[in-house]
Amino acid sequence: MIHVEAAQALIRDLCTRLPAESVPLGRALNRVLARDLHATDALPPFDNSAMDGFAVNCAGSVLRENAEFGVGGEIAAGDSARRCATGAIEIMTGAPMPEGCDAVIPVENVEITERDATGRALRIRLIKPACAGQHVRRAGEDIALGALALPSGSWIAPSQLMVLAGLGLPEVPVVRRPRVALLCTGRELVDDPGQSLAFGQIRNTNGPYLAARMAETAEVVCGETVTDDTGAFVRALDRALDQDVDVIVSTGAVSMGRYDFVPGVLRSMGATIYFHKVAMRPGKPLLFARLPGGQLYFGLPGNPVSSAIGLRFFVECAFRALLGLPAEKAWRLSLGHPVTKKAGVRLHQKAALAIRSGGAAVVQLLAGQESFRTLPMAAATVWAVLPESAEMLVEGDCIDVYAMEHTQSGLFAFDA
Ligand SMILES: Nc1nc2c(c(=O)[nH]1)N[C@H]1C(S)=C(S)[C@@H](COP(=O)(O)OP(=O)(O)OC[C@H]3O[C@@H](n4cnc5c(N)ncnc54)[C@H](O)[C@@H]3O)O[C@H]1N2
Ligand code: MOO
Repeated sequence: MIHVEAAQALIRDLCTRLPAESVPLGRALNRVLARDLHATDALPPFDNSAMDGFAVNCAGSVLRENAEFGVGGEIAAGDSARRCATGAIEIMTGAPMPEGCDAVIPVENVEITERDATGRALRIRLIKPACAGQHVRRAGEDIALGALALPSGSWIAPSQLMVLAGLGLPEVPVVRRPRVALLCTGRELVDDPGQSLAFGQIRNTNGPYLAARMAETAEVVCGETVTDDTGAFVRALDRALDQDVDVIVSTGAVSMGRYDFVPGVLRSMGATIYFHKVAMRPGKPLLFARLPGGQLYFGLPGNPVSSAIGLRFFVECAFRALLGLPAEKAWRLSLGHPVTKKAGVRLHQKAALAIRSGGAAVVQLLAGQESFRTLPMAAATVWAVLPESAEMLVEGDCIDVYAMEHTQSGLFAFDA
């Protein structure tokens, strides 16, 4: 039986990065940048004020308290550059620094000693000293012209979108998303939430979960629920292949039962089955294959938590490699309580992180670890890995932990 790390390495080896394509900025969310992006403009594009107040000239030095200036007009964000003739000019946050000024004095740090009939300041006195450069945002101080703004391989979350928007890119070069088909097998499955269940039927919980999770990273181009019938399954597979998919994910029918037809069908299609069973629980009966056309096939076990683990640790491993994202590294975090388990079996457990009052993050395994139990999934924030060799773990022992979403794996930086 293959071990988890060996299975993941094998999957990565079979994946090459998908080609790049261009998308408008508005569609770049949750995509992976396909090349380094350098700033073609400085950000900010011009020196500007960080405060509402008065722009003055400190001549590179310091202005004393009580210094007085005449105020020659005003400049607001969106105005073009101006010259300051009188010594001070009223300025708003974001307005370009007037020529001849090198500092901004916030309005609350001046006394307005003279106003015109409309109340505009004509003369001011400083009630605090000021120094050159204060409250001025220099051109390029955020991103210098030509600087690397985002490296190739960046996952584009809303924060990266903020940077991309600032760079003024109409089109963003991204890696094409993997095209995926999702097939849920089982004649007991009911998709329609309005349909009442006949005896023996259950609701399809894997389909919505897997589709929702995959949609963040991949293009789920078709999803079908198929009865336990080889012919129906083969026809569904053919329909998926017609959609030009890169990856096929199925749930159920991969174990030892009489209706577990997935391995047989794949063999009859000429697929190469790389492994069928991984040394872990839940999720052991997972199958990984490649079809003659090059499409990757993941046969996830039917139990809901087993299918979630199969997605998280194997399908997403392939997605990351197809997108050119690096292999994930586990977080090492302390257990918040002792655990006993059977030696010789690696467990992937539903868990939650807690921050102790002293500030330390700890991992707490949730009650209800059986793979049919879906309710603890709603409370789980991470997957905790209990190593194969361990029998007794004590509070404070470090274990491998993975975020529920692979896109969160960069949350912590690792010490060198
Ligand atoms: N003799 C053995 N039996 C089983 C073994 C074994 O090693 N020897 N392994 C068990 C484990 S572990 C798992 S996991 C399951 C995997 O079985 P299959 O992948 O063949 O899946 P099914 O038999 O089709 O279904 C298992 C279970 O999950 C329910 N299911 C299936 N699809 C869905 C869905 N879309 N939504 C909700 N629930 C689903 C299904 O009704 C079954 O209860 O095999 C064990 N048996
Ligand atoms: O491992 Mo099954 O995948 O335990 O439920």
